[in-house]
Amino acid sequence: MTSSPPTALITGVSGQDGMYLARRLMAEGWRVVGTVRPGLSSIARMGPYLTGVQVVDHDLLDTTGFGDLLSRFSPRAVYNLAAFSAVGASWSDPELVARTNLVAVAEMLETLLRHRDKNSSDVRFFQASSAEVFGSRVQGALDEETPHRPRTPYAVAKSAAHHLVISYREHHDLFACNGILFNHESPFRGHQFVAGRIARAAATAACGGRAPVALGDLDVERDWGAAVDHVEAMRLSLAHDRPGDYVIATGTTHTLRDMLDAAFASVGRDDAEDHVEMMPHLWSATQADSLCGDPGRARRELGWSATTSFEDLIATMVAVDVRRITTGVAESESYLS
Ligand SMILES: C[C@H]1O[C@H](OP(=O)(O)OP(=O)(O)OC[C@H]2O[C@@H](n3cnc4c(=O)[nH]c(N)nc43)[C@H](O)[C@@H]2O)[C@@H](O)[C@@H](O)C1=O
Repeated sequence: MTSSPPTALITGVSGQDGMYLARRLMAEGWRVVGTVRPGLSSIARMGPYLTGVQVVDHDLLDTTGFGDLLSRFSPRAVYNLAAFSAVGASWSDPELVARTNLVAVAEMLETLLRHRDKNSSDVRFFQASSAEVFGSRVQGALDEETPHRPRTPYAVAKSAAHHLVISYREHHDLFACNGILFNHESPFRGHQFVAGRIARAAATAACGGRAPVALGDLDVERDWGAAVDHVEAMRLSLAHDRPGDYVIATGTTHTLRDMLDAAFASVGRDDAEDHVEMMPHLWSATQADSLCGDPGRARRELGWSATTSFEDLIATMVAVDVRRITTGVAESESYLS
């Protein structure tokens, strides 16, 4: 008799991380159920990459819906990747950000607890925390013990959710982990994020066009990794024998200027800055100048480290955008390789 595969529930499966994680888990023999906010356009875009995933409509703000998903699918692992993810835009609706990125997490944790008590079944929980919790004016490599100093509605909500996860782990013995995710990108990153916009500008230039990218500050430094690497750390967090919090980062930083240069160099050009329109108002002083992670604990305890170089990551993003432009095909499974 063959036993049925364990089920993983991924909230926000139509994002880049949800998609890569779903594919990774399925390759490991998991059945994957992924939630998508009703009406969200990214599901149409990401559909070609989600073959095999059971996609269900679910709004994080629907408080009873999460319990229904637990009863219906009996997942062994829940990865909470759904969020209001744009840091700067979080100023536009702080209440929605707090409800999505904090209150929904509180409700999930409480529901998991009730589910455990009722069914005597433990469900492991991964929370996508963020490097933004460290706030501005931080120095050196940041690790799991670095104090939080959040300074945007996004970061405040993520920081509070992060501490709630620790509270439920310590107080209720829930197997709950935070992945403190530093910036991570892929060819499937939305164009509201800087790397996606830079890749598009370089690809357009390579194809003979011109689409200047508007940027607020070229000196800002981030620890940019690849989404495909970072989701592996998420998987390993819940596969470990005890729950914990992990910085998921490469340990090195680059500036936006480095990213521009790498993107244009990957298509043989050295005129990156001619394709930039400086718009200082796009830069907010409440965001950090520099964020660098120390992934030492993930390396020691999970055996994880990032494997994709910054240059390869950016070159791949540009190459996929060149293929999108030259073929006219927006999404194709072939873009995964
Ligand atoms: C870890 C974190 O990572 C992501 O948030 P993000 O870092 O804001 O995303 P991004 O790639 O758009 O910005 C990178 C950096 O570039 C700065 N920057 C300069 N000039 C402009 C500019 O003109 N526009 C934008 N958008 N950013 C700019 C910006 O302020 C930031 O310092 C999300 O996944 C988020 O969910 C998350 O948790």
